[in-house]
Amino acid sequence: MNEPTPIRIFDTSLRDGEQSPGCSMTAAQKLRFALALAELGVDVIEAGFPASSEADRNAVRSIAREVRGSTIATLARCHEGDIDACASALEGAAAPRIHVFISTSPLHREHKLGLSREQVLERAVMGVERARRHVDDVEFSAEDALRTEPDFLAEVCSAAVAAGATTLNIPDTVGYTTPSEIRALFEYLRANVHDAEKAIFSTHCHNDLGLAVANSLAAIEGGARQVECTINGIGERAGNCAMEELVMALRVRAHYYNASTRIDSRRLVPTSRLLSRITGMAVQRNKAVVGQNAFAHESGIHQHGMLKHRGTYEIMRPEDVGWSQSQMVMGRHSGRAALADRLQALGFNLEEAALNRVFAGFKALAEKKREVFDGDLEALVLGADSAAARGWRLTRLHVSTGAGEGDTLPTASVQLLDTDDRSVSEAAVGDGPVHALFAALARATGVDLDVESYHVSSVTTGDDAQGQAQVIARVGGVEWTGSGTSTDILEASAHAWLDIANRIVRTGREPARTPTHAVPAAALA
Ligand SMILES: CC(=O)SCCNC(=O)CCNC(=O)[C@H](O)C(C)(C)COP(=O)(O)OP(=O)(O)OC[C@H]1O[C@@H](n2cnc3c(N)ncnc32)[C@H](O)[C@@H]1OP(=O)(O)O
Ligand SMILES: CC(C)C(=O)C(=O)O
Repeated sequence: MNEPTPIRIFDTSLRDGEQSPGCSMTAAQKLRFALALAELGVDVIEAGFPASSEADRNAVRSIAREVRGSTIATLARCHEGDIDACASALEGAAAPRIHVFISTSPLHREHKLGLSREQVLERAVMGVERARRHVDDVEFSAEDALRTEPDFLAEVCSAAVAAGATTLNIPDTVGYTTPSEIRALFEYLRANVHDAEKAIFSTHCHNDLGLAVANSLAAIEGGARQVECTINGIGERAGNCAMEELVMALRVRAHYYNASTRIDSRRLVPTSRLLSRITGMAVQRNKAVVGQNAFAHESGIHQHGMLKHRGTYEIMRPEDVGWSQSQMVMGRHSGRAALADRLQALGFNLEEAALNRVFAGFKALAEKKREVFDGDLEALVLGADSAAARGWRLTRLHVSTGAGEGDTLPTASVQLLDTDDRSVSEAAVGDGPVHALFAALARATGVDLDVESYHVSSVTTGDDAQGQAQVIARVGGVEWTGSGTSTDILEASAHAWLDIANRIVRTGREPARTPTHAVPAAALA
């Protein structure tokens, strides 16, 4: 195979992505995300549209000054003021790019701009020339290119190259094209744009028909060497081409595309999460690569296959995109192989007859619960009523918190009963109320948990909604998930923490330190 063709990744999460309703970011958030994009290995970061607001100009300014390792681009209409605003905001950038655009399609020319073909062409040339007065790296975009007459598109692109454009972007602004059509258009433009070799061809696809990634890949086949995309596929309307999907398609199907990017794929999930946290826009569970279900398996036949060879149901390794591992979800569709494997990880090696008994109980429980957690499995094995299955129980909880000088330090005190009904009380301070609570529980039980993630969600509605807390901790290479439910989220959090601690103690994964304050409950009465 020849050397792979390098594909430039142009991320526009901070410009087109920010145009998604509800995705506006502050200047500080944009800078934080730009730094993450540079670390991810993005070639070009489109930082904003400086003419749109003072806030965006400030955001672009700080990104231009502080982010290194990626080209920083900004967008402008073919309008003197917009272009000059880009130049001023980009001052201090090590590698600045001005990106100018104008619509070329008949629909946009007539109804949006009220301009003839000749006038659009003149404006395009003016825009590129003015941008070139400021910087050497100028990108020209023909908005709504996929609904433009191909001969006129080639004419505008030729004029843009002659005026000094170094990148020619061919956007499918309304997500209208199909893979075979866009591939043919890129082939046509490469053959018909004058001095085409002086510029890099770029693709920018929207997802109105769910084809943005497929169309971007087809554009690469047609000769595009830059792909404009966003993390999580955010962007106008149905969004843009999702970077994580495109990058992994090129990686997984390397033999087919023979193309490579500079993206450090292990940073895809952390970057996706950072964007969700900043924008408050959650990623759908079944989203490819970065969705919670992307490497989760619930059905027995798949789990059985995965246990034999992960390649049976996974085309890429979760570790390669930033997940810690695949997830076997125990639910209504799971079979004996997955159950036996999970029980073994929890420290139970069951004979066939015992496994069959637990399996029957598991299936009955899974009919009632969407997901069967480790604690449920242990209760099935040990017998829900046995003291060993119950473990530590929370009897009292008090948490107080405050912030700043003069305020109370976040402090928690807890009282627990152990399996012999002896009472243990402990208190601790922490960085916040949950941290203090977990520290008090660790003292009381003698179990140190390395909490990897903590999440609270509402499971019912109304003022008295039940909150469900989920804690994920890793001990001895095994990931443990604990959950707890209560109308009080701190109590739910304590139950979730104890859910894991009890299981660790029961399975002897980590010897618990003997808590020092244990006294028989009767003595307190
Ligand atoms: C496909 C895309 O994603 S394009 C980028 C979309 N991004 C944005 O719109 C960024 C945010 N936009 C804004 O803040 C505002 O729209 C501004 C500041 C840019 C302009 O605001 P206003 O001056 O009030 O104009 P308004 O938004 O109402 O209309 C757009 C104007 O730009 C003109 N225009 C649109 N595209 C272009 C272009 N590429 N080149 C030159 N003029 C253009 C329109 O014809 C219209 O002109 P008119 O005011 O003379 O009728
Ligand atoms: C300005 C261009 C690149 C754009 O965002 C589009 O056409 O969708």
